[in-house]
Formats: sequence, C-alpha cells, structure tokens
Amino acid sequence: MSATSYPDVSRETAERLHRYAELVRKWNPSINLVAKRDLELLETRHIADSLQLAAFLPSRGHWVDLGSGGGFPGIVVAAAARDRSPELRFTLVESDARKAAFLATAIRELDLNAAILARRIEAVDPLGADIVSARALAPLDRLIALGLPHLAPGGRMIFPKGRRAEDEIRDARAQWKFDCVAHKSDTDPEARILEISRAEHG
Ligand SMILES: C[S@@+](CC[C@H](N)C(=O)[O-])C[C@H]1O[C@@H](n2cnc3c(N)ncnc32)[C@H](O)[C@@H]1O
Repeated sequence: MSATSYPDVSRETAERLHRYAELVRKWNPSINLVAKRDLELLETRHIADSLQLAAFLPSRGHWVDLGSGGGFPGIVVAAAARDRSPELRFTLVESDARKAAFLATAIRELDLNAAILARRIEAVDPLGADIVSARALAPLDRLIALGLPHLAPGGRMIFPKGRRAEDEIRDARAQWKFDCVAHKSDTDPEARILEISRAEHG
C-alpha cells in the first residue's frame, strides 16, 4: 500500500501515516511492536484497520487509547485527527516502558496532539474521556471494566473485535448493562467494531 492509498484521508494524514510506518519498521527489530511476520502487512493489517476508528472522531475533547502497544489505534487515529479534529487531544496508556518511549518518539516526530502515560491502566486516575478505545487488549467484559472509570458522562467506548465479537458481547452482558452497535469492519469481513455506550454494572 503506498503512502497515499488509504481511503478518505488527506494528503497530510497519508504522509503522517507513511512516516509512522517507517518508524515502526525502524524500531520493530529492537522492541517487537508488531509480530515480525506482520511487518509486510503493516499498512493493511494494522494501520488501515486502526484508521477505521477515525469514523468516530469527535471535533474536540479527549480520546483515551488503552494498551496502545506500537500505537494501534492511538497513534493512527491521532494522526488522522491532526487536521480533521485539531482540538481533540489524545492520551495513550501503555505500561511497557520501551513501547511508551517509541510512542513518545512517534508523537514528537508526527507532531500529534497526544500524551503518553507509561503506567498500568489500573493505576491511572480517571481521565474523563469522551472516547475510550482499545485493540487486542482484553475480552470485552474486561475492557468495559478497564475503560469505564476513564469515561466522561455520555462518553463512548470503541473496541475493534474479531470473529468472537458476538460471544464476547454475550459474556459481557453477564456483568454489565450497555448499549452496543456492532459496526462491520472494512478490513476483515468477520471482524466488528463495537461502539459501547451507557455502560453500567448489571
Ligand atoms: C496485545 S498488545 C496490543 C497493542 C495494540 N493495541 C495493538 O493493537 O497492536 C497489548 C498492549 O497492552 C499493554 N498492556 C497490557 N495490559 C496493560 C495494562 N494493564 N496497563 C497498560 N498497558 C497494558 C501491553 O504492554 C501491550 O503493549
């Protein structure tokens, strides 16, 4: 995939994403940001997948990404927000110090409106987010438990999920009440992007 072939993004965003892919490829041999076999598919499997969450960008406020790893979706969505929602700020929570150092470098080099918390999510004071996202971090019931303390009233949680999404929703309903819209994924016909609102203990 070339620098300009992501759907629905400006030239500036495409260039930022291209520079981000270069950074991931440069750092990956030393800190394993993505599986080595996935590097060839970085643009399709990780970046384009994460970029779908830009559909949920509010115009301003606070977006919190939990367990960001190499920056999916946090860095990718923050790159898309740079010219679409410049007043939206991001916080990426990642407990692995080396990954957090990479994320700080990416934020600086791409000039993103984002900050890193290099801490465990459970140890972070409530962040008052309008949107909480997390990818490949935990099953849905655990994600709701991790995300809910950081959500402002009326906020939403956005979780990309694989083919087990329906099972995870059913399991989560044993503990939680919530509204859920399961959006189709453009990058994987079996995946879903779950939009969770009005979550509370069941
Ligand atoms: C499987 S990786 C997924 C990374 C990224 N979201 C992605 O989709 O590629 C999970 C990441 O969450 C981080 N993590 C796991 N538990 C965490 C916690 N309790 N607090 C903060 N970070 C955590 C790990 O260090 C790891 O980088």
